[in-house]
Amino acid sequence: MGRRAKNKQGAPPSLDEFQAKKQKKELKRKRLSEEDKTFKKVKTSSSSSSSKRDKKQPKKTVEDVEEFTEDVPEVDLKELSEAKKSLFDDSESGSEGEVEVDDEFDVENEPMVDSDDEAHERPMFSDDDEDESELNNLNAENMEAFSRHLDEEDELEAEEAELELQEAGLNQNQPRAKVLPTAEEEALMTKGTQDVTMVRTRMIEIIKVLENFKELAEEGKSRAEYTDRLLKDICEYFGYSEFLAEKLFNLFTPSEAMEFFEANEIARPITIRTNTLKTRRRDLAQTLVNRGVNLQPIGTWTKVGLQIFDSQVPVGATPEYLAGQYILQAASSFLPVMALEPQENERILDMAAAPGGKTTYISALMKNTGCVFANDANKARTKSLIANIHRLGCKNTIVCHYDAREFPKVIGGFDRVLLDAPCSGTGVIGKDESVKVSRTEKDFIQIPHLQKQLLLSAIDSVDANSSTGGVIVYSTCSVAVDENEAVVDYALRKRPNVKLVETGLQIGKEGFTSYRGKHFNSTISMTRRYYPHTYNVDGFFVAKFKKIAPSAHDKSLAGAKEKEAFARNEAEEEGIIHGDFAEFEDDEDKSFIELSIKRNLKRKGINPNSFKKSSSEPSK
Ligand SMILES: C[S@@+](CC[C@H](N)C(=O)[O-])C[C@H]1O[C@@H](n2cnc3c(N)ncnc32)[C@H](O)[C@@H]1O
Repeated sequence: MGRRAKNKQGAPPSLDEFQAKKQKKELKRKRLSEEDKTFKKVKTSSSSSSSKRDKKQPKKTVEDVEEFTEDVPEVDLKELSEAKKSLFDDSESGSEGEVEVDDEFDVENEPMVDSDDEAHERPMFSDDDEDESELNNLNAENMEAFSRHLDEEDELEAEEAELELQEAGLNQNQPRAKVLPTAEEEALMTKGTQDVTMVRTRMIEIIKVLENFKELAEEGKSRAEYTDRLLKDICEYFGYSEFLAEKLFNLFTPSEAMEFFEANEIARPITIRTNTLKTRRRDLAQTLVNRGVNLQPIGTWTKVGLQIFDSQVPVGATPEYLAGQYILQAASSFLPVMALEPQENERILDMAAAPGGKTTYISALMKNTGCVFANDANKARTKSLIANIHRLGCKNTIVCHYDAREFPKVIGGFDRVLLDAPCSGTGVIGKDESVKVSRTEKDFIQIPHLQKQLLLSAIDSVDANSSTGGVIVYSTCSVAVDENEAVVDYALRKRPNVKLVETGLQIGKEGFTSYRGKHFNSTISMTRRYYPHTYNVDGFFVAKFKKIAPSAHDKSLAGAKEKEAFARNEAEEEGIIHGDFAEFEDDEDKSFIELSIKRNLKRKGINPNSFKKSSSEPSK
């Protein structure tokens, strides 16, 4: 079924509570509709057209916007503009009018970001629902009324929550509710489509039971029965494959899992990063506000990020965008670069760089000094990388397209390396719903297999004696443990010459040191996890390493194919992968694989010739 929930969910109601809540909601709607009239009056007075008409209107010029505002005498535009400006008066920026670009580079005080891959190609706003069309109508004049309206809604929600709490207290002595469907009901459910509201209510009921099993579970029913039903409902309601639903569910407590799944139904806010090579955030914000863009700083953790609520112009095509004053970039994508802490005049490698959101940020933090090697294995993707580098005026970058496992054979001795690894994308389901059904068990073997090889290459490409750096940052936009903690743990085992260090990021949850019976290196608590439901950013993972000594591998001339063959062999030995594993230019691989299998057998004292055909030969 797969549903895009409009709102985050509140306290879980019982079936009775649900009915009562419905009635209350009706009441609330009535009350709010009265207030809506007032709000809508403001909307219509500022714009006599409907939201749909607004969309069809030609782009407004600054003059148009000014003319438009004359209809709303209550709002003092100058005052409003001052107020907006003050939002960007970073206290650290010194006195008014001073050019203090340095402050923009204070990475200590900035938090996150993610891949801006194609973000600008997505429609900014949809008129699918009423809320969004209200947002589309939002402008400088009616914002105050809208915000008052939201406050009132919040108040009502709070009252309602209080009422629910009281009711829950009263209901404490009620008999345990039969939440799980009977066998007959199950049979009926498999035949026809289910009522989504019922499914949702049941999920909430089951979560309640799972979180207070002793008190609330029906006699004779096991925890597994409840969990199984809940997972089926999650698949039904949100549209996940059973495999992925369970994988993601296992990361959280049941109620947090629900929050996670709900948050994936909502797109994250549109965010931009100021390119400090060309402008200051305050100036950019003012220019965009003048163009009719409603925005505000993302949070205290970044001095370069802006969140866009609504715009009368396409933010991916303003003169400032074309001039490279900003880039559309997800907030979580700032994080790995902030953790990397690039310094001026360093040599830095961005191993998987396209389309360049992080490369261009690195370049900006280095103030166009030193050198950034921006690599991506996919030649086609280097086009967008080059385009962004040019648009943003980065002059210290070199673009190349190697399989990053070729490093350090290609070139090594970097001060810092960023590996923003290719991943399953389980952190960006809000952006790409297809992940819900497309990811299979095999992906969570193959992708980490590649990530591990890439991370070893990243480590081997860093100069342990760098006077300023010796740093490696590993990041993914996945929340899966296999692609994050397990990869980091593997690298710590294979390269004892690196250690994990604090990321320096102000936000983020600690990485797992153990997960479902697996124990990882205890320092993995220094890695950071990000979820859409906790920080309203894409799901992300960041780990920061410091190389403390060189190793024999640093001078290794092994390229991608040798590494793949070795890793494949190693993984087969450990039983992690089998003969039907990924196809990696099989013909060319064959000789390497056979050679390494033979070597391996010899090492074990087995005569390789006694094996006619290896079971590990890759499938065609
Ligand atoms: C998460 S994206 C990188 C996003 C980029 N860092 C940014 O901020 O714009 C991962 C990239 O890894 C590249 N990639 C996949 N396998 C690779 C490999 N073996 N070596 C280098 N790059 C690879 C993909 O082409 C993709 O562009």
